[in-house]
Amino acid sequence: MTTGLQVRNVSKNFGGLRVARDITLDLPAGARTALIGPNGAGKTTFANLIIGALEPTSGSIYLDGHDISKLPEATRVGAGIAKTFQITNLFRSLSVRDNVRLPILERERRTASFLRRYDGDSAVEEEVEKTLAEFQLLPLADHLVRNLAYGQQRLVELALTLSLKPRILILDEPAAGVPSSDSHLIIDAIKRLPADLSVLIIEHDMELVFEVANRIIVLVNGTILVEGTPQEISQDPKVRELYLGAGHG
Ligand SMILES: Nc1ncnc2c1ncn2[C@@H]1O[C@H](COP(=O)(O)OP(=O)(O)OP(=O)(O)O)[C@@H](O)[C@H]1O
Repeated sequence: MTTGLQVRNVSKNFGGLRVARDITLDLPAGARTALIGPNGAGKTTFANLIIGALEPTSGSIYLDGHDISKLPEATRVGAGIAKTFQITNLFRSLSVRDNVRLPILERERRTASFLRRYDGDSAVEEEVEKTLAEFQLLPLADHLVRNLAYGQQRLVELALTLSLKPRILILDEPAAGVPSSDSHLIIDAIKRLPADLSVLIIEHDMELVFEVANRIIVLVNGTILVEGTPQEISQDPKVRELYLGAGHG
């Protein structure tokens, strides 16, 4: 059986606008692939096609050989495809620990009883502490999310997403809005992600992309211009001209 995510000849039109054109790519287990490209290239649209927020006009998406192209977003999350939460989904008036606990409980389908009364469950609490430790959030565990620096909030967001135990993770601009002095927090967290997780990183920050990705896909006008290793991409004249500009690589 083919494992991981396979995208085959996927196109998406918005009326007459062709935003994804015949995209084919593989995200095998353990992939660290970055999707880069100029503004309006269709990166977010492509992420939305994978998670099921949009349905392709044509083409198919397979998870472990099963066609998931028509499955709704919630079903795909259950199947193991996750995208980083928007920061607005964090509970800003709750502590970091309480935020991390919620998706774990939700995964265990206990959210309703949690909202009524939660007396603690040692397996859940153990996982909460483990997750906090993995993301180096233990020193901040009792802080309210609203009091954290932006980069730290993004770390909490990543920890929450990982609590869903996805197999395919879409990181949509993980460093957006994070001051460069804090971008190492995000880079380190991505480097510590489980080795067998398939990760697709959509990102403008080239320093981050070149540090964490071992494969880069350049999207232009909804189509794959070129795909290769970071070294190949940094040396590709079309990419240098179109996207990276002089002085990179
Ligand atoms: N729901 C929609 N209806 C119509 N057009 C859309 C819709 N969503 C996106 N577009 C258009 O599709 C094109 C690609 O947008 P998309 O947001 O996917 O690009 P992007 O590469 O993510 O850009 P950025 O880097 O600026 O986030 C743009 O021209 C955008 O205006």
